[in-house]
Amino acid sequence: MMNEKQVDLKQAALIGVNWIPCSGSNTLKVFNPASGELLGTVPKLSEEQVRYAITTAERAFNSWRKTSINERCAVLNNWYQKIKENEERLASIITLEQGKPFAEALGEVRYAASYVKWYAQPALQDNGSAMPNGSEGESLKTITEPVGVCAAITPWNFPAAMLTRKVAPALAVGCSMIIKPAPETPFTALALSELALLAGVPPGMINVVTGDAQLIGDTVCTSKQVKKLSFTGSTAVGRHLMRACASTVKRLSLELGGNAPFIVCSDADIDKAVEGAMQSKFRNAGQTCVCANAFYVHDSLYDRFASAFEKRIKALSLGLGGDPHTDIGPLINERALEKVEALVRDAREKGGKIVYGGERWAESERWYLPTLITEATTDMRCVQEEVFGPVAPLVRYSDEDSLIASLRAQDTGLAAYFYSESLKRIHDLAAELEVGMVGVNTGVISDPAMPFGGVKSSGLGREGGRQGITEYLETKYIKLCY
Ligand SMILES: NC(=O)c1ccc[n+]([C@@H]2O[C@H](COP(=O)([O-])OP(=O)(O)OC[C@H]3O[C@@H](n4cnc5c(N)ncnc54)[C@H](O)[C@@H]3O)[C@@H](O)[C@H]2O)c1
Ligand SMILES: O=C[C@H](O)CS(=O)(=O)O
Repeated sequence: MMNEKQVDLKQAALIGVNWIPCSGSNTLKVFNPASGELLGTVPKLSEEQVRYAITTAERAFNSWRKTSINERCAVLNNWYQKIKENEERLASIITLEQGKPFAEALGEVRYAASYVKWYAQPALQDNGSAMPNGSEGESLKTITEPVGVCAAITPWNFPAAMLTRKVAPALAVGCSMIIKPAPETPFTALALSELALLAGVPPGMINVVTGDAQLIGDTVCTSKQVKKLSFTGSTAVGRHLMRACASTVKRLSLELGGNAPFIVCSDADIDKAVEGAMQSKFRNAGQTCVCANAFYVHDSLYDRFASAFEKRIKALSLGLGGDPHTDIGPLINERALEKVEALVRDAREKGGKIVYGGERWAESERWYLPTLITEATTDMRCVQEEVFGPVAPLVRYSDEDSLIASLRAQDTGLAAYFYSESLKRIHDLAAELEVGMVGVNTGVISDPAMPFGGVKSSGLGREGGRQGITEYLETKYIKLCY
């Protein structure tokens, strides 16, 4: 892993080919979540500068949209190569500004690159259709056209993957992008965008605007020049942005909060279930939208599962991202730590047994110990709310039908996981769970070739797969009479 001097953090915003430096104190400070040290600053752009970025993106779109699919895919392939060539540097930036272990950061960079590679396939594009048997003298057909100037607002937990998952399909079909990265992790977005320019992405096709989230959000949401917004983040902010986009009736992709149940059925393979539970719960210290949130374990297996799970949790190693033995990094900030503490305190007050963890790490208050709570109940906040931290509440259940009914009543619907060796149960549960994505006998589901997204309050639209590209296309029907 490289240190901040070796990675040369780009401390500027990007509009067109111009890097906008910080000026005076009008800056956002970026901190290393593991040490609290200042990593660098990025500028707080004015509304005028954000509007200039929109106009720059519109100008670039008007020429890029005329390129051929093959030309656009060739540039995306170049970008993919540049990302691969710089993967260690990019992963170092992620670990420095987000805190995840370097091995996980490297995995994220490769996952991010896989979206660029996936959308660099010309055959993936949907180019419309023709009605083969129109009436005499008539031809009916559809064509697809790029939506136009798009905006992307991304979260801190996957600063690389959440960017390429939006930008790659947009560029592939001809759309230009204005990206607002999370204030906690702007340097990853800036580094990826610099590589895009080097790969031949025309200036103005990718712009990175940094600064006040509300100002940038309101500016892009109310701009008629911006035709689509893609947002990944909390449901609360997603709802706000949805309202803000109403006046211009924008296309929307919303990847919002989750609360993924992890169900261990009575016929589950316990060893597989514990392995999947570890993979799903503790990835990025529990700070992913598809982390298993609460565990629902059938009464007959509860004690065996809890004991095996506890053993694995106790073996997790906390430390700095640069240490190859580190499994769990720091949480992103004090607000996140205080939220996790409040949820664990609530569980304790409601009778939960804190079998392991339940407090900050003695070595550093920026880490939260991986925590196992048994005898958890559905009235606890850590079961009802998205924890976004390394806390695993175990709920005991005996009746599957009432469990599924209670889960279907939840507002969220992003991901769900269950372990069973019965084909009938697998078929039935996968159909009954009201979510966008289901993991069966696995705790890891994300794949660039498949549509990622949720239902209900977990969002709108899909990213990745074939569907991810239609989010950036409009369909035009043409009836020709001759
Ligand atoms: N469904 C998914 O794919 C997915 C992925 C990552 C995170 N999330 C969810 O996001 C949450 C954690 O991430 P977070 O704390 O970064 O979320 P957040 O919603 O606070 O921030 C996400 C992004 O929105 C920006 N933002 C915040 N307020 C804004 C406003 N008023 N106008 C414009 N932009 C604004 C932030 O600066 C950031 O860039 C969790 O709920 C998690 O589940 C969902
Ligand atoms: O946190 C949200 C991300 O979308 C999770 S994943 O990296 O796509 O699995």
